[in-house]
Amino acid sequence: MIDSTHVSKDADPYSIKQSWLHRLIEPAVLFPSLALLVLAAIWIVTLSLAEREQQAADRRAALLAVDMTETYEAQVVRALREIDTTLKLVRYSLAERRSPQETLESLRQRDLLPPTLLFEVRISDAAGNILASTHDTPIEQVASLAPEQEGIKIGLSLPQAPKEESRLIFSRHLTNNEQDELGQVTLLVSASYFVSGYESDTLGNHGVLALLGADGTFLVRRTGDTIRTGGQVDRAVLLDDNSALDGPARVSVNEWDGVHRYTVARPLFEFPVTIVLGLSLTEQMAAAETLQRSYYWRATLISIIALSVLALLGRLSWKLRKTQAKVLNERLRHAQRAEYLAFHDNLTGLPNRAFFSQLLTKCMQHARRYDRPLALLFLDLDRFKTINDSLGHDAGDELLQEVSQRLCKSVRESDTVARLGGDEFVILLPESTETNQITQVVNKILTAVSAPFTLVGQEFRVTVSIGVARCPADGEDEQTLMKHADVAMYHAKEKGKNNAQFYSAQLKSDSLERLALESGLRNALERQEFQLYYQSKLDMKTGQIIGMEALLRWQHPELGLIMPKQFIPLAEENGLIVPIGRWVLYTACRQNVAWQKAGFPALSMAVNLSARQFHDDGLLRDIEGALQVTGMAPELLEVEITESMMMLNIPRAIGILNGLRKLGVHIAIDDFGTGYSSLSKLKAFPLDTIKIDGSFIQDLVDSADDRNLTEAIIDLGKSLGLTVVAEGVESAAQVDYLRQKACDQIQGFYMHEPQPAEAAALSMQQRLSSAW
Ligand SMILES: Nc1nc2c(ncn2[C@@H]2O[C@H](COP(=O)(O)O[C@H]3[C@@H](O)[C@H](n4cnc5c(=O)[nH]c(N)nc54)O[C@@H]3COP(=O)(O)O)[C@@H](O)[C@H]2O)c(=O)[nH]1
Repeated sequence: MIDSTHVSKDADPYSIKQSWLHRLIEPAVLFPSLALLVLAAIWIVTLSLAEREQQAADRRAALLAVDMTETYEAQVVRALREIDTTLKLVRYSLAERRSPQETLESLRQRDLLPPTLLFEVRISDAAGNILASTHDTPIEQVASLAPEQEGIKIGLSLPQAPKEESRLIFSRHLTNNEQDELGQVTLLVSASYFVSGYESDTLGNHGVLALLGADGTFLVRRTGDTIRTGGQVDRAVLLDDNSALDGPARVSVNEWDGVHRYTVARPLFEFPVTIVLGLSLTEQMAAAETLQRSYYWRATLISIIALSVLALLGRLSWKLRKTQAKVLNERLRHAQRAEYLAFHDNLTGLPNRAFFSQLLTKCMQHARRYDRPLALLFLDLDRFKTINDSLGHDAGDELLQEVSQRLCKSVRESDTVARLGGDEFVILLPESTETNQITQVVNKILTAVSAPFTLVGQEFRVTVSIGVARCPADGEDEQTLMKHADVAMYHAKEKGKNNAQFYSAQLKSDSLERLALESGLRNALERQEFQLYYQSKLDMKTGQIIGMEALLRWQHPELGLIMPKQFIPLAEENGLIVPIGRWVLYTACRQNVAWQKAGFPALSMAVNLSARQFHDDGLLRDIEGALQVTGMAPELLEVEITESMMMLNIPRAIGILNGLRKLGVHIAIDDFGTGYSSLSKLKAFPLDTIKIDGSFIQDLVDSADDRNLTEAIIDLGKSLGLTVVAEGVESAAQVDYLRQKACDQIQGFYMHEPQPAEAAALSMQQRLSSAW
């Protein structure tokens, strides 16, 4: 098998690529990868949008600061110019030699002074004493200007009283033509006037609008609603950091309050004042940050949705894969099951014929190539069909399962047990090829199988016949070896079953004969090749023939007369025994009636039943039919059955026997003493006769054991009220002994051998005229 996970160095690059692609579309890889990609895309876009937004906001704020500074600068310059113009006007008017008060009054009347509500104009002498004012100003000193100071001077007047506000002081020198100092003209205005243009909408609560004096003192500074005056900053540093003229404003930390602002500091060209404007970084960026946050929220939301969708898709795909895998697994299991069933026997789970055939072929090839012989055992259960018919198919199946287990336990793991079908098994022994090794295995199997079984609550025994063939000695191909093992098995059957036979060339010719018999048997009935021989049964007391036993013969057109032991087992195997047995019944009954009609006394007629016939459902019907058709008296008919037939399924056997009894037919136990049953068991059956097996009678004179057994059977049979018959009687000594033991009837070659009907009639004739 090729390991699909292994890729060799020389692997085809195309297949490597395919393999990777295949792995990539695995849900476990695909969906996490897609999730990562989607997340990465969402967050890259979000972060870049947020970044752009921040940069745009930054640029906007920086430009806005510059724009506003320019506006503010224009306002301040305009205001300062107006103030300076007023100062110059007052100074000019004084030059017309009017008194200071008249001058101011004259200017006010002509509306040439700024509104007194905001502005105060004063004229003072060189010593600083106020000479005139637009307001009712208390007499106070005005700080005199240094003589060297030229142009407008700007200063700060700090409040004298708590409720007073700071004011900015603008002043110019008053001089005569000789440039002597005469005094000064001063204009005072509330410091807040210069920051009244603070727009909260744009400057926010933390912006700054300020005028800075030439010495670095804040003339006025407004942040939100808070207006302050005074306070020193390093003007040079401020100008250096924030004197944006053309470019956008830069963010710096304002040293007076530590706030980060886009700050612009711009010194005025005409006046000793620097205007300062600042926009709070935090406030300017607030909108952008809000937008950024909304981006992040949206990205988070989209990420969650995307992840959920992917997770859902992943789950669906995983489920789909799982379902597909389940379907595939089921198909695989189904295919494996189908393959298993194709090569295994459904009932026992053992390898079947097809499997075994392949295995045997391979093993034989191997055996030939490496010169290692192997052995094949062919097994067939004895009397299985009878068991099946009498106990039912379920019990038969159970028996086969039990047998298969016993077989498996009897061999090594390296051996293979298979069921060919029915009650046929084969065993392959690849390692046991010596005769003694095979014999050991075979004995183990015979012992294991013959141990008692319990089926349908009843204990019984079954045996097996085994044929052994070896490769290469007995066959070099599968069919030959199997055929030869089969031949050997049949030989084992013929040898009395419950044994094993090794294949030999002699067996082959036997088996050919058997094959010929088997095929001939199928047509023997219709070709009327069967014939009944009759053997007499004599009454021990009178020496008269009291009955006949019908014994089947087959007059084969080529092979001549064939004895029942040669073909009855075959007929048992293939079921032909049922129609053959029916023919025997009808023929025997007809003969019995014919003899009576010919003037012979009414003799009993014994007919042998085979196991299969006994358990056949049509038995009673056949017997009844034979009696009716032939007109034979039922009490003259005696059926001979063996112990084993009864012991197989005792309740069923009793049922059949009772049926026979009802018909009025007599029942004899044949070959008694060879089975496993005890005499006491016979009580349960409705019997009439016991026939002591000929093997005990044969050695009666020499064997004390046989004598004891025969005596016991006679005594017990009598005690049960049964007629006791000794069969196989071949000598006068045996007759004498049996007479002594009061055996009821005898049968054997000593009196008569089985003969065709005419010869038997002759024997009867002779016997009738003589007795003991
Ligand atoms: N189901 C059927 N079985 C049948 C039928 N006909 C016969 N058989 C059974 O076949 C077995 C062999 O029978 P057969 O070869 O006919 O042998 C019988 C006798 O010839 C033989 N016998 C009788 N007397 C002697 C003797 O003194 N010595 C000796 N060596 N053999 C003798 O015994 C056979 C009869 O035995 P049994 O039936 O037990 O009375 C045999 O088992 C038959 O049952 C048939 O139609 N159907």
